[in-house]
Amino acid sequence: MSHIGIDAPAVEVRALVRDFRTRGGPPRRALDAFDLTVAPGEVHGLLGPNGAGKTTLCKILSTILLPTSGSAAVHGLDVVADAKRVRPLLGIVFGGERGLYARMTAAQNLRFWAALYGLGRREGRRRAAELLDRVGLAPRADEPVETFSRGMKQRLHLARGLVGDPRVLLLDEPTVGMDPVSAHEFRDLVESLRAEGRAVLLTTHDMAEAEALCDRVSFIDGGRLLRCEDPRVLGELLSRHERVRAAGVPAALAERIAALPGVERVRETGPGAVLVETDRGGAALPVLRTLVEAGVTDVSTAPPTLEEVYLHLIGERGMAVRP
Ligand SMILES: Nc1ncnc2c1ncn2[C@@H]1O[C@H](COP(=O)(O)OP(=O)(O)OP(=O)(O)O)[C@@H](O)[C@H]1O
Repeated sequence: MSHIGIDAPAVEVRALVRDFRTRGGPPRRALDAFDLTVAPGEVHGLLGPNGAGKTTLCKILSTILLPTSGSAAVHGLDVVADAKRVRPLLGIVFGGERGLYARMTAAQNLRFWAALYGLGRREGRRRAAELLDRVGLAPRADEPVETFSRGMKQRLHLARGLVGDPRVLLLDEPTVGMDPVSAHEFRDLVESLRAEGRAVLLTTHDMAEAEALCDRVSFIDGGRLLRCEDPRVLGELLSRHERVRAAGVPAALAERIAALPGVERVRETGPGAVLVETDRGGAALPVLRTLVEAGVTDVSTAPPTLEEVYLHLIGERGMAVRP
């Protein structure tokens, strides 16, 4: 039995740097002096635009990529020096088709993985059945994976990640492509993992998902930690920067909208079509009212994108946006 640090954080990353060589140019820094601590039983969101460094971090934690400098540990075990003892503590769930055998049934896939984890035949069968039940796939256990929907494959990925009974789960975009019902069920599953004291590190572009699931969220950009926050901050950001789209808006009305309190700017996106950006919670409501009272019916609201929220976060910190 390995002496894992039960009292140690589930994940502890200190001053982590990872450079990649680029042809001819200077090395590309994918992670830059990155710090992160995740407690057992914590669901931690890694939020960031494309290329922020999320996958690089997950790869270093899963011992498949070496850091350039700095350290990363799982339950007190260093991912480089103790890689062999770190691996059984981890469950890694990357979405998509990778890692599943399409022609094999769900149960066969899991039994195969159970065998790789050294479980005997009978124990492997028991574990596969238990996990299929847990992720709601028991009724489809004996059907080939190629007949599964994307959401079902994602759930099977999670079951696979749980075969080794890991203490820490790394989930990369786990609900991409899932319908809302499956995504909701998936969130319940993550809740139950937390209740069992497992730590979950979840990468996502989806701010609403991060808000619903996570105990804390780290905003990453250009390999650096911008902020580590309570997820309620996400809800505030989403409502503070809500947007209103409208069509058939005369220029004079657009000017009136621009003068309303909390309206950051009004952009013309086509003839008579506008996108109104707000920077104060509740500011979308008077915009909607003004539009509707003026007889505009083609109106909708939308949350800001992750990229827009990032621009605001970076602006607040006075940081430069990296290329
Ligand atoms: N093998 C590699 N060689 C060179 N550069 C790399 C390599 N892997 C990653 N990078 C670079 O490191 C940076 C971080 O990439 P990473 O894949 O970690 O981002 P990410 O946050 O996971 O993005 P996404 O949301 O698109 O998956 C990017 O600039 C990327 O181009």
